[in-house]
Amino acid sequence: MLSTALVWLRNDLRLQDNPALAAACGQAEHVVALYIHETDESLRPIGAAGRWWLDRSLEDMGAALAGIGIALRVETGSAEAVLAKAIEATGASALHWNRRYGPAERSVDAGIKTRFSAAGIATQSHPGNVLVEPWLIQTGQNRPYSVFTPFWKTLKGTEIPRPVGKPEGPSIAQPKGHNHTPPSWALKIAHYWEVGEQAAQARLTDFLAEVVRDYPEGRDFPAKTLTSKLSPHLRFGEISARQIWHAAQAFAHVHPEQAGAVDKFLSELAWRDFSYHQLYHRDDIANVPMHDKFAELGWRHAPKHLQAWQRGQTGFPIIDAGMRELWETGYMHNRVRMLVASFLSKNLLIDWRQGERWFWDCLVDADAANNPASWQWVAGCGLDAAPYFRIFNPVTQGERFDARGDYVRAWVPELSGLPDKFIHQPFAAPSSVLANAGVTLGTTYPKPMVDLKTTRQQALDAYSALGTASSTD
Ligand SMILES: Cc1cc2nc3c(=O)[nH]c(=O)nc-3n(C[C@H](O)[C@H](O)[C@H](O)COP(=O)(O)OP(=O)(O)OC[C@H]3O[C@@H](n4cnc5c(N)ncnc54)[C@H](O)[C@@H]3O)c2cc1C
Repeated sequence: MLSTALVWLRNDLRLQDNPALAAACGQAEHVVALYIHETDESLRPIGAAGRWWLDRSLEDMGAALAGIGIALRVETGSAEAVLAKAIEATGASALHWNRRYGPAERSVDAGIKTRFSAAGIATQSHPGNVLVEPWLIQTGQNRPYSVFTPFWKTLKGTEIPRPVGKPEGPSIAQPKGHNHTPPSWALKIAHYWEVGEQAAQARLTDFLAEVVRDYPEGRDFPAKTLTSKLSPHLRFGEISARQIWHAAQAFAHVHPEQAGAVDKFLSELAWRDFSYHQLYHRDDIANVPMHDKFAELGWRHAPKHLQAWQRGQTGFPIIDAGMRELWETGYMHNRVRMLVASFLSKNLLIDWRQGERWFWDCLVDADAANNPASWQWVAGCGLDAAPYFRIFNPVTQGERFDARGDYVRAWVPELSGLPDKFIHQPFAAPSSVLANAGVTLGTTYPKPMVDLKTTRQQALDAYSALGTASSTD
């Protein structure tokens, strides 16, 4: 009888550099791939935008797998129960997966490993989702890192495994799709993205060839397209971090004049590993502040303010532009993510977890490590104390990073007629300027929902009551 191996796909929807898939294909004569929409209660359900991406990505992966002779089954249920059925149905004697790092996911995986190993199934987990496994990188005192810069130094000195090759095989007919009808709101998001492994590779190639040279100076300007936009591809594992790492290193080797820019890009990629380091070593980073004292912070219950923030109706143009970009595209530029997160958690004093959940639902790159770790970092309760306490001013930040107002004009078109001088603060414009631009505050565009100076002081008071130091930007 042919030996059969089952590959349980999770955040790794690619053929290349997929160690679990490569091992299964190397060891068994027949391979079946399985994706499970897991219903285990301990696991965080995927957000709406992520679910849209996932369905498209599974279709792409199903076709790619069929091209090398592997059928992809997509099931829903508790992972353990679905796997048990699949093992019975296929007669598989081996089960492979690439690791995931959240405490709840690890607990599910450990239970499954114990159960199926005891039943004689060769159960093997593989490293495939980060540059370096989180337990392999530690301080001189054998502890997890809590500051990025030394983490990055150590990471850079660590050998990053080379990507493994794509398995080959004769193609088969693609099993019937799962007939998922995307929600109508997803149509707008679909307009902005190409999903799947080939699209991810093409994006990386284009980014290295045309953009990376301008990345260090350009990455902070939201109107420019000078970042890679690889984040949703990384989220679903359509490309691996180590593929990016090695491709970028090879590019720098051929273009030594761009080595500094590549290094900056890879240091940002390393922030992703740093987030996974936190996800692995901490309990429940989406809910528990990493600095204990923040549990005491007196967050405001302000549903109307929260809603205005979510809808991009705060009266602060760069905040509204960011929130509308998010709603429209499932993505937001990193600089603006920082600004909207600071505005919510500091100026509005609304619990960062509320913002994290909104992002979780709306981002196509909503990531179990990056999203909560970044929210905690901006709110001040995360790891790496630099900057320990910072309140971004949305007006001065807008003037600095969107000086001509291109980003605001793209997402807040009702302000597009304002001169650059007032594009980030329509509330400071003389009434004749507003009238010329067709803006009526409170009617065509909201008045500012809070006073920046007062709310900044309130945040400083609330935070300093916790005994934190303060600095501003
Ligand atoms: C409040 C907040 C929430 C965020 N939520 C997410 C999230 O859910 N998912 C997500 O992938 N990123 C998140 N980020 C980090 C960052 O904004 C995005 O990774 C980045 O904007 C993605 O765009 P890009 O792929 O063009 O990035 P590039 O600048 O091209 O960077 C390449 C890759 O490096 C990683 N990276 C870059 N910057 C960071 C960073 N600051 N922290 C961690 N990894 C980084 C990402 O994987 C990114 O795709 C968040 C940041 C903030 C401030």
